[in-house]
Amino acid sequence: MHRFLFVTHSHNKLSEAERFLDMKLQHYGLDLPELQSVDVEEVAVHKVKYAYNVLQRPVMVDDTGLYVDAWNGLPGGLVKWFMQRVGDRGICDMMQVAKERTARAKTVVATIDDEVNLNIYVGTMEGTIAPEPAGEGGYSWETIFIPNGSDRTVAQMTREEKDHYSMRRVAFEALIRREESMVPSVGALLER
Ligand SMILES: O=P(O)(O)OP(=O)(O)OP(=O)(O)OC[C@H]1O[C@@H](n2cnc3c(O)ncnc32)[C@H](O)[C@@H]1O
Repeated sequence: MHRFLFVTHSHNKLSEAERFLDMKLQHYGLDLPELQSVDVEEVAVHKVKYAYNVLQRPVMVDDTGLYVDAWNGLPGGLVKWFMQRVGDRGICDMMQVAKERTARAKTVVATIDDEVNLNIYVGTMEGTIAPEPAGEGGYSWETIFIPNGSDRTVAQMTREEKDHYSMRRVAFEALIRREESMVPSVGALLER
């Protein structure tokens, strides 16, 4: 994972990624023209290709969205605009007429390595939209998302609880598995 430059402006993403990968990451706040799409896979692939073209070195990006089933997956990758325009309380108000409250948060981590291979790693967190915002200091939609298995919003959780449910943790664990399967361990090298 050391080989990837993590391209993000988000301190929250960086500190979570470093925790989940258990290492310090090189990072860079490049201004990435973000494709406006519901589909976070599409946005992440667009971002990582752009970052690679500009920086010409192995790069990694994270794109995250919130998918509400009653709205056929909206806002997905457009959640930033929903939060800016209607906010957490506005989303709860709009959900009052919804027949189902189920939703999922999805993180897509995309990498391009030095052989220009592109890979994506997906993590999801299933849950429901809360009847009203709850929790202090939550970031973005964390005040209105209740993960399955909990009765509290992400914003009401301790860091340890949040990490337990985190869609970002699942995505980075998939990256770790892939990297470990590619790099022979020191033990394996000594056996040759
Ligand atoms: O520089 P980049 O990495 O692109 O940072 P960003 O903040 O623009 O990242 P996204 O487009 O992926 O984020 C879309 C929205 O989702 C929010 N978001 C991202 N990760 C989140 C998380 O773990 N919990 C809650 N909200 C999150 C974020 O605040 C944005 O409003």
